[in-house]
Amino acid sequence: MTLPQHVRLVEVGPRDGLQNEKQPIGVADKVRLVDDLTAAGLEYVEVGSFVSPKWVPQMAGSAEVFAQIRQKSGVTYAALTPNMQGFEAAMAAGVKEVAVFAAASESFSQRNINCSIAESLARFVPVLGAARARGVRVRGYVSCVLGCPYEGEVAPQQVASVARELFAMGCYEVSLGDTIGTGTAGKTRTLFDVVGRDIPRDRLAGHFHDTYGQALANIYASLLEGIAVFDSSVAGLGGCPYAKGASGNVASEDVLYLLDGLGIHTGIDLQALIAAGERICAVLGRDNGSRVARARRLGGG
Ligand SMILES: CC(C)(COP(=O)([O-])OP(=O)([O-])OC[C@H]1O[C@@H](n2cnc3c(N)ncnc32)[C@H](O)[C@@H]1OP(=O)([O-])[O-])[C@@H](O)C(=O)NCCC(=O)NCCSC(=O)C[C@@](C)(O)CC(=O)[O-]
Repeated sequence: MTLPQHVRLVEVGPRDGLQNEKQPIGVADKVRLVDDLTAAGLEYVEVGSFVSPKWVPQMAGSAEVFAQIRQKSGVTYAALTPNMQGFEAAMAAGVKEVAVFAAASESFSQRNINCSIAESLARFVPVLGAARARGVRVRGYVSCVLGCPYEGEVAPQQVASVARELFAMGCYEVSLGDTIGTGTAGKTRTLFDVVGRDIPRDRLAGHFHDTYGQALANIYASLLEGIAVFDSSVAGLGGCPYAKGASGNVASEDVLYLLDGLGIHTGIDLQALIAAGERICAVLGRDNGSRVARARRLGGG
């Protein structure tokens, strides 16, 4: 199969990457991260979440972050909104694109958003309606597509059923999340084969955490299935508050390196992206999760 000629990266570092950090991170540092990512040439940055601050305290300042970032024309700056309360807060903050998030496993849905899968989908219907009325695009997420921290194996058909509902209610794209990073290349191909029977592949995205070191292999497997949108996190930041032990998303720098090696060019400046990752890692006092960034720091390549 021929690989896609163009790939879009959805940078989730400021949201998925930072949401799990225990230490307080100032608004100025979050703003600087988003601005650095814009400067590096990312076309899509997920900036924050309008969720309960009791559930995810780190995202509490998202409105202030939106107010202070330098938005570049042509770049999408998005936020997660789990319900109408979040959607309205996002609109008040001037957000132009939002994402709703469901799960393919009942246990994860309960732990993450305190309701069943069916209840979550019902909650999203008014969000999609309000978004449509305002001309706001909505992206959909499905978590636990290749395994659940509470239930183990998740059937691709279950993922397909949730993804189908999100697409049918108006999500323009559905991102399939390997929340705990247990997926393998073989399972990834099967997943997109099954979900791709209901939803056009150019409306699907892959979101791979790298807990088992399989994320790049899973992205390559997805490319072979015709998937051309991938979520990634600068410096491999992150983890999920409701999936203990899950590591961050695949590092954006490493995905860029993979794509470049395949002759798929994104226009993103790798050096600037590495610098953005190094800076936020220094702020957080943590190791850089990007293998490419670490190699370049040591003078490799
Ligand atoms: C969904 C809720 C709110 C339900 O939480 P709930 O407690 O069931 O909500 P509720 O409607 O009963 O309201 C209870 C309180 O929450 C408040 N509330 C209610 N809604 C909001 C809101 N939007 N913004 C701010 N506050 C809100 C509401 O005002 C009230 O406040 P109180 O009267 O107690 O002071 C909660 O469970 C929640 O916020 N969960 C956060 C989940 C989250 O952010 N998880 C991480 C993101 S998902 C992810 O990382 C996976 C992904 C996308 O990356 C893909 C992958 O890797 O799998």
